[in-house]
Amino acid sequence: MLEVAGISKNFGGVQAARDVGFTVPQGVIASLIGPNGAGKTTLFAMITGFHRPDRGTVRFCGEDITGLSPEAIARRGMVRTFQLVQPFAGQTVRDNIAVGAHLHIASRADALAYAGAVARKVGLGDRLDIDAAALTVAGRKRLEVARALATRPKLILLDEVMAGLNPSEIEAVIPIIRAIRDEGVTVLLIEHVMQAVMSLSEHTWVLNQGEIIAEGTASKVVADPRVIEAYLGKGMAERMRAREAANA
Ligand SMILES: Nc1ncnc2c1ncn2[C@@H]1O[C@H](COP(=O)(O)OP(=O)(O)OP(=O)(O)O)[C@@H](O)[C@H]1O
Repeated sequence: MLEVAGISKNFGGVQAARDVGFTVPQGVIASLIGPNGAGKTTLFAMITGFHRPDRGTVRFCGEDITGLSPEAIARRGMVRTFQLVQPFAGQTVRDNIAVGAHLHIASRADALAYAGAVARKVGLGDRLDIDAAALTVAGRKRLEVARALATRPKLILLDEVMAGLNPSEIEAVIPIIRAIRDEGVTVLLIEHVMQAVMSLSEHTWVLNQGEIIAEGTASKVVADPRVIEAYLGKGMAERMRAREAANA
Protein backbone atom coordinates (compact mmCIF):
# COMPACT_ATOMS: atom_id res chain seq x y z
CA MET A 1 0.00 0.00 0.00
CA LEU A 2 2.79 2.43 0.96
CA GLU A 3 6.21 1.98 -0.61
CA VAL A 4 8.98 4.30 0.50
CA ALA A 5 12.20 3.89 -1.48
CA GLY A 6 15.59 5.47 -0.89
CA ILE A 7 14.35 8.74 0.60
CA SER A 8 16.81 11.20 2.07
CA LYS A 9 16.51 14.64 3.62
CA ASN A 10 19.18 17.05 4.77
CA PHE A 11 18.45 20.13 6.88
CA GLY A 12 21.47 22.43 6.69
CA GLY A 13 23.96 19.66 7.39
CA VAL A 14 21.71 17.50 9.59
CA GLN A 15 20.94 14.26 7.77
CA ALA A 16 17.39 13.67 9.05
CA ALA A 17 16.80 10.75 6.64
CA ARG A 18 19.37 8.71 4.79
CA ASP A 19 18.27 6.31 2.06
CA VAL A 20 15.21 5.12 3.97
CA GLY A 21 13.05 2.42 2.41
CA PHE A 22 10.20 0.31 3.72
CA THR A 23 6.82 -1.08 2.62
CA VAL A 24 3.58 -1.07 4.60
CA PRO A 25 1.08 -3.68 3.38
CA GLN A 26 -2.64 -2.99 3.46
CA GLY A 27 -4.56 -3.93 6.61
CA VAL A 28 -1.76 -3.94 9.18
CA ILE A 29 -0.82 -1.88 12.21
CA ALA A 30 2.87 -1.11 11.81
CA SER A 31 5.15 1.20 13.77
CA LEU A 32 8.20 3.34 13.51
CA ILE A 33 10.26 3.71 16.67
CA GLY A 34 13.64 5.21 17.52
CA PRO A 35 15.30 7.65 19.91
CA ASN A 36 14.53 11.38 19.97
CA GLY A 37 15.75 13.12 16.84
CA ALA A 38 16.05 9.86 14.88
CA GLY A 39 14.07 11.34 11.99
CA LYS A 40 10.66 9.73 12.50
CA THR A 41 8.55 12.88 12.19
CA THR A 42 10.60 14.06 9.19
CA LEU A 43 9.81 10.75 7.53
CA PHE A 44 6.07 11.23 8.15
CA ALA A 45 6.35 14.75 6.77
CA MET A 46 7.99 13.49 3.58
CA ILE A 47 5.48 10.68 3.12
CA THR A 48 2.49 13.01 3.47
CA GLY A 49 3.78 15.94 1.40
CA PHE A 50 4.82 18.39 4.14
CA HIS A 51 8.50 18.10 3.18
CA ARG A 52 9.87 17.20 -0.20
CA PRO A 53 12.55 14.49 -0.05
CA ASP A 54 15.96 15.43 -1.52
CA ARG A 55 16.04 11.99 -3.10
CA GLY A 56 13.85 8.90 -3.31
CA THR A 57 10.22 8.11 -3.99
CA VAL A 58 6.99 7.57 -2.11
CA ARG A 59 4.37 5.39 -3.75
CA PHE A 60 0.85 5.01 -2.39
CA CYS A 61 -1.64 2.46 -3.77
CA GLY A 62 0.62 1.99 -6.78
CA GLU A 63 0.95 5.70 -7.64
CA ASP A 64 4.08 7.84 -7.32
CA ILE A 65 3.00 10.64 -4.95
CA THR A 66 6.45 12.12 -4.28
CA GLY A 67 6.23 15.91 -4.13
CA LEU A 68 2.42 16.12 -4.12
CA SER A 69 0.79 18.52 -1.64
CA PRO A 70 -0.58 17.26 1.69
CA GLU A 71 -4.10 17.92 0.46
CA ALA A 72 -3.58 16.00 -2.78
CA ILE A 73 -2.20 13.10 -0.75
CA ALA A 74 -5.11 13.27 1.73
CA ARG A 75 -7.51 13.12 -1.23
CA ARG A 76 -5.82 9.92 -2.32
CA GLY A 77 -6.43 8.47 1.15
CA MET A 78 -3.36 9.08 3.33
CA VAL A 79 -3.27 11.47 6.30
CA ARG A 80 -1.07 12.10 9.29
CA THR A 81 -1.65 13.49 12.78
CA PHE A 82 0.64 15.96 14.52
CA GLN A 83 2.47 15.59 17.82
CA LEU A 84 1.47 19.04 19.01
CA VAL A 85 -2.29 19.15 18.89
CA GLN A 86 -3.63 22.57 18.04
CA PRO A 87 -7.42 22.53 17.93
CA PHE A 88 -9.17 25.50 16.39
CA ALA A 89 -9.94 27.46 19.57
CA GLY A 90 -13.41 28.86 19.95
CA GLN A 91 -14.78 25.97 17.92
CA THR A 92 -16.48 22.88 19.24
CA VAL A 93 -15.13 19.37 19.03
CA ARG A 94 -17.74 18.70 16.33
CA ASP A 95 -16.60 21.73 14.26
CA ASN A 96 -12.96 20.65 14.54
CA ILE A 97 -13.68 17.16 13.28
CA ALA A 98 -15.90 18.51 10.48
CA VAL A 99 -12.83 20.28 9.03
CA GLY A 100 -11.47 16.84 8.13
CA ALA A 101 -14.85 15.67 6.83
CA HIS A 102 -15.03 18.64 4.42
CA LEU A 103 -12.29 17.00 2.38
CA HIS A 104 -15.00 14.81 0.85
CA ILE A 105 -18.31 16.28 2.05
CA ALA A 106 -19.38 19.68 0.74
CA SER A 107 -22.56 20.15 2.77
CA ARG A 108 -22.03 21.70 6.22
CA ALA A 109 -24.86 19.69 7.81
CA ASP A 110 -23.55 16.42 6.38
CA ALA A 111 -19.97 17.17 7.48
CA LEU A 112 -21.20 17.92 11.03
CA ALA A 113 -23.22 14.71 11.09
CA TYR A 114 -20.22 12.73 9.85
CA ALA A 115 -18.08 14.41 12.54
CA GLY A 116 -20.49 13.09 15.16
CA ALA A 117 -20.12 9.54 13.89
CA VAL A 118 -16.31 9.79 13.87
CA ALA A 119 -16.27 11.28 17.38
CA ARG A 120 -18.12 8.25 18.69
CA LYS A 121 -15.45 5.95 17.21
CA VAL A 122 -12.74 7.65 19.26
CA GLY A 123 -14.80 8.02 22.44
CA LEU A 124 -15.56 11.73 22.09
CA GLY A 125 -19.26 11.24 21.41
CA ASP A 126 -20.27 12.90 24.69
CA ARG A 127 -18.03 15.94 24.19
CA LEU A 128 -19.11 17.04 20.72
CA ASP A 129 -20.48 20.40 21.79
CA ILE A 130 -17.73 21.62 24.11
CA ASP A 131 -15.00 24.05 23.03
CA ALA A 132 -12.11 21.94 21.71
CA ALA A 133 -9.68 24.05 23.74
CA ALA A 134 -11.33 22.74 26.94
CA LEU A 135 -10.34 19.11 26.22
CA THR A 136 -7.74 17.39 28.40
CA VAL A 137 -4.47 16.23 26.78
CA ALA A 138 -6.01 12.77 26.31
CA GLY A 139 -9.09 14.34 24.73
CA ARG A 140 -6.99 16.46 22.37
CA LYS A 141 -5.07 13.42 21.23
CA ARG A 142 -8.36 11.69 20.41
CA LEU A 143 -9.53 14.81 18.60
CA GLU A 144 -6.40 14.75 16.46
CA VAL A 145 -7.12 11.14 15.51
CA ALA A 146 -10.75 12.01 14.78
CA ARG A 147 -9.84 14.96 12.52
CA ALA A 148 -7.61 12.66 10.50
CA LEU A 149 -10.17 9.83 10.44
CA ALA A 150 -12.86 12.21 9.22
CA THR A 151 -10.97 12.55 5.92
CA ARG A 152 -11.80 8.84 5.35
CA PRO A 153 -8.23 7.64 4.95
CA LYS A 154 -7.08 4.30 3.65
CA LEU A 155 -3.85 4.76 5.61
CA ILE A 156 -3.50 6.86 8.76
CA LEU A 157 -0.12 7.92 10.16
CA LEU A 158 -0.35 8.56 13.90
CA ASP A 159 2.49 10.63 15.38
CA GLU A 160 2.84 9.88 19.11
CA VAL A 161 -0.83 9.77 19.97
CA MET A 162 0.02 8.21 23.35
CA ALA A 163 2.57 10.83 24.40
CA GLY A 164 1.65 12.59 27.64
CA LEU A 165 -1.05 10.05 28.53
CA ASN A 166 -1.10 8.10 31.80
CA PRO A 167 -1.11 4.27 31.74
CA SER A 168 -4.88 3.93 32.01
CA GLU A 169 -5.42 6.51 29.25
CA ILE A 170 -2.99 4.54 27.08
CA GLU A 171 -4.90 1.31 27.80
CA ALA A 172 -8.06 3.06 26.64
CA VAL A 173 -6.57 4.26 23.32
CA ILE A 174 -5.14 0.87 22.30
CA PRO A 175 -8.55 -0.71 21.43
CA ILE A 176 -9.55 2.46 19.55
CA ILE A 177 -6.54 2.08 17.26
CA ARG A 178 -7.25 -1.61 16.81
CA ALA A 179 -10.86 -0.83 15.90
CA ILE A 180 -9.69 1.70 13.29
CA ARG A 181 -7.65 -1.03 11.64
CA ASP A 182 -10.52 -3.53 11.95
CA GLU A 183 -12.71 -1.11 9.99
CA GLY A 184 -10.22 -1.35 7.11
CA VAL A 185 -7.85 1.55 7.72
CA THR A 186 -4.16 0.64 7.62
CA VAL A 187 -2.23 2.22 10.53
CA LEU A 188 1.38 3.39 10.82
CA LEU A 189 2.38 4.64 14.26
CA ILE A 190 5.29 6.67 15.51
CA GLU A 191 5.35 5.77 19.16
CA HIS A 192 7.65 5.95 22.17
CA VAL A 193 5.21 4.11 24.45
CA MET A 194 6.53 0.57 24.09
CA GLN A 195 3.51 -0.94 25.86
CA ALA A 196 1.41 0.28 22.91
CA VAL A 197 3.94 -0.76 20.25
CA MET A 198 4.18 -4.24 21.74
CA SER A 199 0.45 -4.67 22.00
CA LEU A 200 -0.59 -3.20 18.64
CA SER A 201 2.15 -3.46 16.13
CA GLU A 202 2.59 -6.35 13.71
CA HIS A 203 5.75 -4.94 12.19
CA THR A 204 8.21 -2.38 13.54
CA TRP A 205 11.02 -0.40 11.94
CA VAL A 206 13.65 1.23 14.11
CA LEU A 207 15.14 4.49 12.95
CA ASN A 208 18.37 5.95 14.31
CA GLN A 209 20.17 9.02 12.99
CA GLY A 210 18.06 9.00 9.85
CA GLU A 211 18.62 5.33 9.02
CA ILE A 212 16.63 2.14 9.54
CA ILE A 213 18.76 -0.03 11.80
CA ALA A 214 16.37 -2.92 12.51
CA GLU A 215 12.96 -4.27 11.59
CA GLY A 216 10.68 -7.12 12.56
CA THR A 217 8.22 -7.87 15.32
CA ALA A 218 8.37 -5.45 18.25
CA SER A 219 9.69 -8.12 20.60
CA LYS A 220 12.44 -9.02 18.12
CA VAL A 221 13.66 -5.46 17.54
CA VAL A 222 13.79 -4.49 21.21
CA ALA A 223 16.16 -7.39 21.83
CA ASP A 224 18.45 -6.33 18.95
CA PRO A 225 21.82 -5.11 20.29
CA ARG A 226 21.90 -2.26 17.68
CA VAL A 227 18.55 -1.03 18.95
CA ILE A 228 19.59 -1.25 22.61
CA GLU A 229 22.73 0.74 21.79
CA ALA A 230 20.80 3.35 19.81
CA TYR A 231 18.61 4.02 22.83
CA LEU A 232 21.07 3.52 25.67
CA GLY A 233 24.49 4.22 24.23
CA LYS A 234 27.41 2.29 22.87
CA GLY A 235 28.51 -0.81 24.76
CA MET A 236 25.20 -1.07 26.62
CA ALA A 237 24.03 -4.28 24.92
CA GLU A 238 27.32 -5.95 25.90
CA ARG A 239 27.07 -4.72 29.51
CA MET A 240 23.47 -5.98 29.76
CA ARG A 241 24.46 -9.43 28.46
CA ALA A 242 27.34 -9.60 30.94
CA ARG A 243 25.06 -8.63 33.82
CA GLU A 244 22.47 -11.24 32.79
CA ALA A 245 25.20 -13.90 32.59
CA ALA A 246 26.48 -12.91 36.05
CA ASN A 247 22.98 -13.13 37.53
CA ALA A 248 22.18 -16.46 35.88
N1 LIG B 1 12.56 21.81 9.72
C1 LIG B 1 13.73 21.43 10.21
N2 LIG B 1 14.83 22.20 10.09
C2 LIG B 1 16.05 21.80 10.55
N3 LIG B 1 16.26 20.64 11.18
C3 LIG B 1 15.21 19.81 11.35
C4 LIG B 1 13.89 20.16 10.88
N4 LIG B 1 13.06 19.14 11.19
C5 LIG B 1 13.80 18.20 11.82
N5 LIG B 1 15.09 18.61 11.91
C6 LIG B 1 16.21 17.83 12.50
O1 LIG B 1 16.18 16.55 11.90
C7 LIG B 1 16.46 15.53 12.87
C8 LIG B 1 15.30 14.56 12.94
O2 LIG B 1 14.19 15.19 13.59
P1 LIG B 1 12.77 14.51 13.74
O3 LIG B 1 11.87 15.50 14.41
O4 LIG B 1 12.33 13.98 12.44
O5 LIG B 1 13.08 13.31 14.74
P2 LIG B 1 12.08 12.38 15.56
O6 LIG B 1 12.62 11.01 15.44
O7 LIG B 1 10.69 12.60 15.09
O8 LIG B 1 12.26 12.90 17.04
P3 LIG B 1 11.23 12.90 18.31
O9 LIG B 1 11.05 11.48 18.71
O10 LIG B 1 11.98 13.69 19.32
O11 LIG B 1 9.97 13.56 17.83
C9 LIG B 1 16.75 16.26 14.18
O12 LIG B 1 18.14 16.44 14.29
C10 LIG B 1 16.02 17.58 13.99
O13 LIG B 1 16.64 18.60 14.77
